[in-house]
Amino acid sequence: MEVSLSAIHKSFGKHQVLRGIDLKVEEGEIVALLGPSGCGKTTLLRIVAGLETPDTGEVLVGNASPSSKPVVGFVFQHYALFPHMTVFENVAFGLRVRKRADRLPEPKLRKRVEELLALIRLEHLAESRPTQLSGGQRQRVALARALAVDPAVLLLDEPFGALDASVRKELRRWLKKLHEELKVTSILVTHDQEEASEIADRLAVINHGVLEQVGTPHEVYSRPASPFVSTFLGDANVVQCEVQGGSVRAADLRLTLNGHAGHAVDGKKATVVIRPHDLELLSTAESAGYRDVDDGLLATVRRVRNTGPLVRVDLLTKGGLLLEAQLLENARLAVDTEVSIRVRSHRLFLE
Ligand SMILES: Nc1ncnc2c1ncn2[C@@H]1O[C@H](COP(=O)(O)OP(=O)(O)OP(=O)(O)O)[C@@H](O)[C@H]1O
Repeated sequence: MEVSLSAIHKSFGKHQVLRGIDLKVEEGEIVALLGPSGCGKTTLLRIVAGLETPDTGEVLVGNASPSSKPVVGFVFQHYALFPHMTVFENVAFGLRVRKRADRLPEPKLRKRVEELLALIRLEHLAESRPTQLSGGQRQRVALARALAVDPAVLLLDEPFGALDASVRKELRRWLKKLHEELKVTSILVTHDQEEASEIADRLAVINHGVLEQVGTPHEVYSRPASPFVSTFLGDANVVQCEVQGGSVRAADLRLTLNGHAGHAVDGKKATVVIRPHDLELLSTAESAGYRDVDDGLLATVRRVRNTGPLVRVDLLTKGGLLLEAQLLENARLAVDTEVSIRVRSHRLFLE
């Protein structure tokens, strides 16, 4: 079922937590709510679950509001499994507490639970207690329990947040595959952009209760709608500039304005965002031919860090700007070398 949120506002006391959220999650889609701690992700998820009511705005799950109790599966960060029950009984729980008229007969219920345990590849642990499982296994059981009742929507609140990095990586690939198989409409809350990009069809980036951008991970990364989105997804150099004579300038950085930005008046403030891999470094000899190019900048190498396949280079331009470049291989750059920087691509946000 699809989920449709329109103009959702929510405050706790004087604190405005959600400020006019519009979002549609299509049938079978998985959307990640992504944003820094405290931006309102969990509150929005709880509103979809019907655990919280918005002050204004409308929530629809299919054609119904959460108050009419469409079936929603919820997985929390901390495995809320019942410690005194076996894995099998934990997964069966939602099926056993159904109204008598809706309850499956015991053989069918057992078959359903066995199917779910096979789906999460934990058939062999059916009779174990949650305390005998690893954190990752417990979260898989929590997911099977949420799926047992055939939810219209699956809500996942930082489901892997309490696990260590390698288990998280493994589980997010597993969740992505599982979602491709089951196609349950899902909303995932996370503050980890790598996790969101790997699992979700689309990202909904929230900052201070406002939805800043919704799009595929590629769209959001390559065409960020705001400086906040640029810096939240991936590394970025952010430079505060001013428009002057058809260019934006900050210290010795000068970038020509194109398109309708070309009409911006002098003195207008702008933010320029440059991905570190969009900075090209040339030796000063190589750059001789580029000297009169608009975006050529002279800089000194301040620091070189090898981080796996990437080399991160801190640069200080002649005009005093600090920039980071990322190169795929070490171009034998030594500290204090003078280089010329070319800006291959940038995003401009006029105020
Ligand atoms: N029941 C509540 N009463 C008062 N304030 C609340 C309540 N629930 C949430 N808040 C506040 O609302 C803000 C948003 O909280 P929320 O849990 O939605 O953020 P979040 O983006 O999920 O953050 P995190 O990633 O840290 O979980 C926070 O400042 C939080 O303190």
